[in-house]
Amino acid sequence: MVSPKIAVIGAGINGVSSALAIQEKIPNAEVTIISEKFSPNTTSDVAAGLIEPYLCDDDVNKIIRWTKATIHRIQEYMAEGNDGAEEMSGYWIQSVKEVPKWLEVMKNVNVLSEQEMKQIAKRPEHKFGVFYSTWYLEPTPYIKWETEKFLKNGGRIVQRKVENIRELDKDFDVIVNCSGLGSKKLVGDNGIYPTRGQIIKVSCPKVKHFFLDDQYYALLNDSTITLGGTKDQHQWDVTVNPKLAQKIFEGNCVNVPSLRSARILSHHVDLRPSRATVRLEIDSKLGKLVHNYGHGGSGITLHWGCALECAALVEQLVAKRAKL
Ligand SMILES: Cc1cc2nc3c(=O)[nH]c(=O)nc-3n(C[C@H](O)[C@H](O)[C@H](O)COP(=O)(O)OP(=O)(O)OC[C@H]3O[C@@H](n4cnc5c(N)ncnc54)[C@H](O)[C@@H]3O)c2cc1C
Ligand SMILES: NC(=O)CC(=O)C(=O)O
Repeated sequence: MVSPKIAVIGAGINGVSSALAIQEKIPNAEVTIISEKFSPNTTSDVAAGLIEPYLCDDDVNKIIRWTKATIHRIQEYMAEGNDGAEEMSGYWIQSVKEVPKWLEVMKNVNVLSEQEMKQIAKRPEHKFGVFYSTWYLEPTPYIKWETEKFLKNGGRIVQRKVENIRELDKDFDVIVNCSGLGSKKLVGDNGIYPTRGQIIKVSCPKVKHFFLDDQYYALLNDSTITLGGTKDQHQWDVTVNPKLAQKIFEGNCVNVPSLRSARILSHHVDLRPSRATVRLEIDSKLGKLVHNYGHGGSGITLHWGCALECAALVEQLVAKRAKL
């Protein structure tokens, strides 16, 4: 049987994961990743790697399904002894009492009592909190691990910007669009927009718990802590704003006083590919095109669940073409 030729546009976590999932689903497929940028120069590489839905308003049952698949994937990755992934515990503190449904995928979930809140709260607006365990997945080493598997499976990589999807028509049977924010131009999706995020990577080994509130976050990685919390919609500026950096640092020091002694390592800005929902579907107009983009602040969290479903959609198209 002739091997189906699949093009995956994009080499962020969703592009590489979708390409690998397609290889695993359709072993005789010839898969090519075509991308303008590669890790460590994608939005995915800037992510803190927290496994938790954030700035993603999609259907919560889909989010839970995708997140569960990612957590299972992380446990497989950790079982191999890879760096850059681990369980972490900490505090999710909010100004309003609301227990999100996605907490059901987390471990050791403990809604804080009034007494516990009195000890943990650092601001008057800290009214409600939950302690739980989740995971982190550092994107850059993970994407490297996935890329090595992809190439070992016979996958091909091409570095170039795709100006028009139709360019790929003659050489490929199915095209997968994992271009993130690039989809705005590539497929004319005006529903996708940037949510600018600025972060600081610091070293502060004595901080052992994450801490997230409505505005700020301090998230653990193997040897660094990522301090964040800006989320500016429709802002395209990716230059580091020193005043914002100061606000992020000071704001996190109020929440986690031990961070006062942190050593600042680097500053980063990138643009979350935000959309009302993740676009994971066969393009009804363009037939041979599958979309997997628009993951907002949750692309690491959702990636493997989305990649598996993307591969299933590609398999549907391949089967349909085989009948022609
Ligand atoms: C500061 C910050 C912190 C974050 N923290 C977290 C977190 O802790 N947890 C979490 O789950 N998520 C987090 N996110 C969100 C996460 O980073 C994104 O949702 C995720 O990276 C999106 O991945 P992607 O592969 O879809 O897109 P991208 O990583 O943006 O990759 C898109 C790829 O498509 C390529 N491309 C685009 N257009 C074209 C074209 N025309 N031709 C060829 N190639 C093209 C690009 O070169 C790139 O390789 C964070 C985001 C930011 C900004
Ligand atoms: N989940 C977070 O708090 C961080 C994040 O996902 C982002 O900044 O985006």
